[in-house]
Amino acid sequence: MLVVKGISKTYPGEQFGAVNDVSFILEENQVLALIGKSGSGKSTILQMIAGLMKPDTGEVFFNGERLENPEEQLIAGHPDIKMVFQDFQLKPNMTVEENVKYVLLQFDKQFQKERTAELLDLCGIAALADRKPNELSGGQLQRLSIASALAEEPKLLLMDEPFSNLDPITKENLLMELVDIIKSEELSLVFVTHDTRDAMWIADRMVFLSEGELIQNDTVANLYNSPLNLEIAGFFGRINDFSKALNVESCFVRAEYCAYNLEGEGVKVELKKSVFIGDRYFNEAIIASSNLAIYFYSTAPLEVKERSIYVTFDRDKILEFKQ
Ligand SMILES: Nc1ncnc2c1ncn2[C@@H]1O[C@H](COP(=O)(O)OP(=O)(O)OP(=O)(O)O)[C@@H](O)[C@H]1O
Repeated sequence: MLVVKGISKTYPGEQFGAVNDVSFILEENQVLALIGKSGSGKSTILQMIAGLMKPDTGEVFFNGERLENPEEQLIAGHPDIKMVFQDFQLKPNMTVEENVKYVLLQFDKQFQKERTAELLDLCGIAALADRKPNELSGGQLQRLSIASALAEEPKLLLMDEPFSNLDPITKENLLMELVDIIKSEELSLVFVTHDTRDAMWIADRMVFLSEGELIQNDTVANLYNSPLNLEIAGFFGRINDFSKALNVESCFVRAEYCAYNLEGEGVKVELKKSVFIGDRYFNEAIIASSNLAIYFYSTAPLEVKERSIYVTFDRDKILEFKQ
């Protein structure tokens, strides 16, 4: 459905490309997360898919049609692709209802009314229909932006960091609602994030970028279980490096697969911190023999003065990097 083929972009005056020869495919009704650290090229890719920016090389196809460049058409992008903007791009003097209706002006009045009511309901803002955007919270504004973007029944929705300014509860609710919206509207979604936890909620696939290059494109589970390199592994949580302590070439294990004991089994560590994080304690220590930091969880708090703490790990969970 969406085919991104070898797109590259170097901003004027820049020495290095922001995006370098990136290709991927998105199937119908799939959700894809573009992930990577700040400056890795995520937003630039999204802009090129939205038709807002012309790739220097490469092309984007949607349902077999090549996306035209901004200079080749009056209205940017493909009519079936809609971007949910970070700054919302709403009409400040219009109510919530009018903002959605405004997108539907070319349709007859009855359709405008029905579709608007359906979307406000779907996005959980029907009770706010008469409010102006400045009377809404961040999460409600985000919902209104989604409703506006959905008005014209797009097939592909694009979102740039849609959850970054929301508190954890609002974010979780919106993520769950988004799953329902995607299903009921039979949508595909490409969204940008630097938070793998957001992506894990809704993404079928993740495309991991580093310095403008696509490093790994796989399912969420495969990126977590078989990351190609340490940078990708580290996006999902703390990674412990046992290589030096065990005198082996490579032995990296996620903190969640490490356990402690006081009986002298495993690698000896010196505890630095034991922090309550709700369901368990997060512990930071130093491996005595390698002087490297190590992280692990416990169900009870550990005492920093406890001298003999040892850490073991599940051997099946050693990460094998291919890069
Ligand atoms: N208008 C611009 N002019 C010059 N360089 C730019 C411009 N926009 C982005 N860049 C550069 O291009 C690279 C990729 O930027 P981009 O915004 O696509 O990254 P990103 O992964 O979305 O980052 P973030 O997570 O911080 O939003 C960065 O090095 C950035 O500094």
